[in-house]
Amino acid sequence: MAALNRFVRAAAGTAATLSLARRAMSAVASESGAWMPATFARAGLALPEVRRDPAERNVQWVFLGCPGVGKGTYASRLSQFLGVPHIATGDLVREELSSAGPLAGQLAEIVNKGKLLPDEVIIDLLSKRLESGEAKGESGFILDGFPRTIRQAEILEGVMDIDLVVNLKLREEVLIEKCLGRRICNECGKNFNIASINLKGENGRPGISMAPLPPPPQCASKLITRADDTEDVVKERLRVYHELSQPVEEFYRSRGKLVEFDLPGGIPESWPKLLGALNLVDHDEKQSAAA
Ligand SMILES: Nc1ncnc2c1ncn2[C@@H]1O[C@H](COP(=O)(O)OP(=O)(O)O)[C@@H](O)[C@H]1O
Repeated sequence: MAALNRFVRAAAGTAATLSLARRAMSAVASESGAWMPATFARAGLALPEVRRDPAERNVQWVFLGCPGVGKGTYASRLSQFLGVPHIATGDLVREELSSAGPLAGQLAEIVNKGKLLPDEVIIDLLSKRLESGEAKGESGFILDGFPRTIRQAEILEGVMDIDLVVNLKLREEVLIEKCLGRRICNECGKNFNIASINLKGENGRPGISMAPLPPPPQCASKLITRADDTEDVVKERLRVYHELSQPVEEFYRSRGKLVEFDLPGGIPESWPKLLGALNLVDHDEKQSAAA
C-alpha cells in the first residue's frame, strides 16, 4: 500500500495545492473527469511494479454500479464480513466538502451539478485515506466509487492488483426512486431510505419490491438529504455514469474480473444471494440479512 501511496502522491503531485486544483477546476468546467495533467502520464510511465502476493494481504475488491444501486450498503456489509475497510470516494468527497477547506465551495459546485471531480482531486483524497489506513495497519479494501473512469482504472491497474469487481445492477426507475428516498442522519451519519419500491414485471423483466429502510426514533428528527439527490441531479449523475463509468465495466469484464449481480429486491433478499454469487458463506445468515 505504501507503494501505491508513493505513486499516487507522485502522480497527484501538487494536486492538493491551490494552484493545481484551480487548474483542475477550470479544466473540469469544460470536460468533466477527462482532464489529466502531464505529470500523471509521466508518473504512470515511470511506474514501478508494486504488487503484493494475494496470500500476504486481504482482498482488494471494487464495487461498480449506478448511483442509488446500493454500492455503499453492500460494500459496507461485505467489508464487515471480510474484515477489510470500505473506502467510498463519495464519502471522502463529502468529508472534504464539510471541512470548509479552501476548495470546498468549488468542489461542492461540481458535485451538486452531478459531475465528476477531476482525477487528481479524487486521487489525492484516496491517497490520503490509504496512507492513514496503512498507518493503522489496514490491509486490503473494498473500493466503492473508484475507479469511475477508464483513466482512473488504468492508474489503479498500474499500481496494484484488483482481485474482483462486483457490478451491481437495478432498473433505472428504481435507481431514481432510491436516490430521492435516501436520507442521512446528520448526527450518526447512517443512511436510511424512505422509498417503498414496488414495480411490476414487464417485458420479461421480473418485478421488484424493496421495503423502506426507516430510521430509528433517535435519528428520525435529524434526517438530511444529500444536496445532489434531487431529481435533475440524479438524472445527470446517471447520464455521467453511462458516459464515463460504464466503460469501466467492460475494462474489468475483458480482464475476467467482473461479477455481474442483478439485485433481486431489498437487503434481506439480496444479501444472501450476493454472498452466494461471490462464493461466500454466511454462517449467521438470518440475523445478518435482517440487521
Ligand atoms: N472516483 C471519482 N471520480 C470523480 N468524482 C467522484 C469520484 N467518486 C466520487 N466523486 C464525486 O462525488 C460525488 C458523490 O459520489 P458518490 O457518493 O459515490 O455518488 P453516487 O451515489 O452517484 O454513486 C460524485 O457525483 C462525484 O462528483
